[in-house]
Parts: sequence; C-alpha cells; structure tokens
Amino acid sequence: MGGFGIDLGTANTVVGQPRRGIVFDEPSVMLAHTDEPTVPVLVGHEARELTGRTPSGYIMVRPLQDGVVVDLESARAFIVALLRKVKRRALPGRGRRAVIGVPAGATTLECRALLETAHEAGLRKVALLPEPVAGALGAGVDPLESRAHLVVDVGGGTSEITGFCYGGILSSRTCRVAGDELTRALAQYLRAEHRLMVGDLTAENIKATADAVADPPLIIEGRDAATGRARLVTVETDEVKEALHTTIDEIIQTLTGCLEELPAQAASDIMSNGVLAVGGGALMSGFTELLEDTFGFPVKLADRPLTCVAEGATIALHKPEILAAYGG
Ligand SMILES: Nc1ncnc2c1ncn2[C@@H]1O[C@H](COP(=O)(O)OP(=O)(O)OP(=O)(O)O)[C@@H](O)[C@H]1O
Repeated sequence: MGGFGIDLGTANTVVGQPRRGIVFDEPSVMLAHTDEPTVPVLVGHEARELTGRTPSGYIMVRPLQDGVVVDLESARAFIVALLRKVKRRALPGRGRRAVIGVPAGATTLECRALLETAHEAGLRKVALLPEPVAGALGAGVDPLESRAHLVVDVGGGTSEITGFCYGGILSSRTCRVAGDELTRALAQYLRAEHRLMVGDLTAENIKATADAVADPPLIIEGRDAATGRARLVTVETDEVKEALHTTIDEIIQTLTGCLEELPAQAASDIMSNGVLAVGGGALMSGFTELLEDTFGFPVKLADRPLTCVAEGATIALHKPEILAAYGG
C-alpha cells in the first residue's frame, strides 16, 4: 500500500511511508536564483548549509510560515522537489495518496491553499489532519477514544495547544512563537549582554547544546558587535534560561488559555493523565519539567517529537475513520 504521511513544517518537513517509515526529514528551505525564486537549485539540508553564507545572485526561500503555505508557487516547487528526492530514495512507483498535517488553527483558506498546492505538485487524494492529532497518533494515542487528550506542539514558527477526544477538537490555541523565536531571543541576548554577534546556525547549536550540558558554562564563538573581530565569550546556562524566559512565558500563557476553554470533565482528564509534548521546540532542556512545575500535571515528551506528526499522518493513510472524524 502506498501513499505519504507528510508534516510540512515551518522549520522541517518530514515524510513517512507505510512499511518504510520516515523517508525524508530535512529543513523546509530551498536555494534559488534571485531572478527565478520558484525554481529550486538546492533543497533541504543542502540548501540549509548555505544559511548565513548565501552568495549574491541567490536567495534562500522558506515556502511555509507558521506552518501554512505563504507562497503557492514556491510551496509547489518545494513539494515537487521533495517528492523527487523521496522517489529517488524509496518510492517504488507507488500511488500519490497523501495525508498532510495542518495546524489545528489553520483557516479554511489556508487549508484550501495547501490542498491546491499539493494537487498541483502531483499528489492525488490528499487528506488533511490537524497536526496535534497526527502527533498524538504517531505517539501511540488513539484520538477516537472518549478520554480527552491535550497536545502541546512547539514547532519552529508556532506553538499550538490542542485538546481533543472522540474525533473532535475541544479547544485549540496558537501563539506565533516557538523554537525559532527561542533561537532569535538567544542571538539578541548575546548581542545585547555580551556584544557578540552569532549567526542563526550558531544560535541554534547553542540552544541544542544547552540541553546536553546542564551546568558547565558554554564557550561561544562569534564576532564582536563593535569591531567585527572574532571573539569568544563564556555564557552561564542560567543566562540561556534568562534569554529564553519571555518566549517560554508566552507559550505557558497560551497553554493556560487552552486549559481554561476545556469543558470541566476534559480538564479533569488532563489533570489526571497529563499532556503530550511534541515538536522540536519541546526538546529544549527543562521545558517539560517547567510545564509540570507550573501546571501540576504530568507532561510526557513524545519518543520522537520531531517526526511523530509525519508518523501519525502515515498511520492515518489507513485509518479512514480518523480522517473522517477530524476533517478528512
Ligand atoms: N535538541 C533541540 N533542542 C532545542 N530545540 C530544538 C532541538 N531540536 C530541534 N529544535 C528546534 O525545533 C524547531 C523545529 O521543530 P519542528 O521541526 O517540530 O518544527 P516545524 O514542524 O517545522 O514547525 P511548525 O510546527 O511551526 O510548522 C526549531 O526551532 C529547532 O531549533
């Protein structure tokens, strides 16, 4: 049986196939000539390598913003290019069915734009599934059971908190800050407090390294903001926390808003069973513990937070009852 489960994310795009697992997992970015921005020269990892060192005559194109298509032409070109890569790697001439994850808060227009883009890229019989539901399914949750579930999805561009049960959404809140904003906040902090300029890739590495190294200070290399000369600075992990706290507070407020909208019985399900955290931003060191301390319920990080949406979309290819319940 063929078909694709696709998570078209602001930061990363992941594609799964039944029985093959994940066949594409790369940044949602392409490099194009300035005068032909919808004709990709490089896609995914290869394009991202040139972030912060893009030669003149080229531009870096991100076809998605906040999890939705912002430019139909470049999104279509991106999907065509990724399908070509997937085909080379794994697809033995199978059908072109697809289930694509879409933010729970996407408007009808945004959903229509995504469907249109997918069709134009050559996919047939495309169904959309809310990303939090797909993520939960990929993490082993049955979204049709009557017990309520709450998913906290911290992606690259958006954080989305969604409660659902028995095939229906109970409440959903979105804020436009997530992993990429955490990266920006860190870069801004280094510039303001240490007069150090770092590129996007360096700031992102620091964010991920702060995970692994809990206590020792980090040695960060960048350029002096005044002289432009290379410089090393030492940054305590507490400073990383301080740099990120405004952004994390916004995610906490969004979660609070979503909890307040839940019906009483559903809220009590969440209080006793806890919430599921998905998305790369949820990998931030101490993030799930912070939510547990703030709200007092257990927070489980999905086993594969970066790929569970695509995994769930792939499972849904053969679960018509889930597609019918959550919007098809
Ligand atoms: N180990 C890590 N520690 C902290 N952040 C991480 C880690 N790994 C990935 N991230 C962050 O996760 C984010 C990308 O997550 P993900 O791939 O789930 O987003 P996306 O699905 O593309 O975005 P969106 O849901 O907004 O469309 C990036 O901001 C990245 O920096």
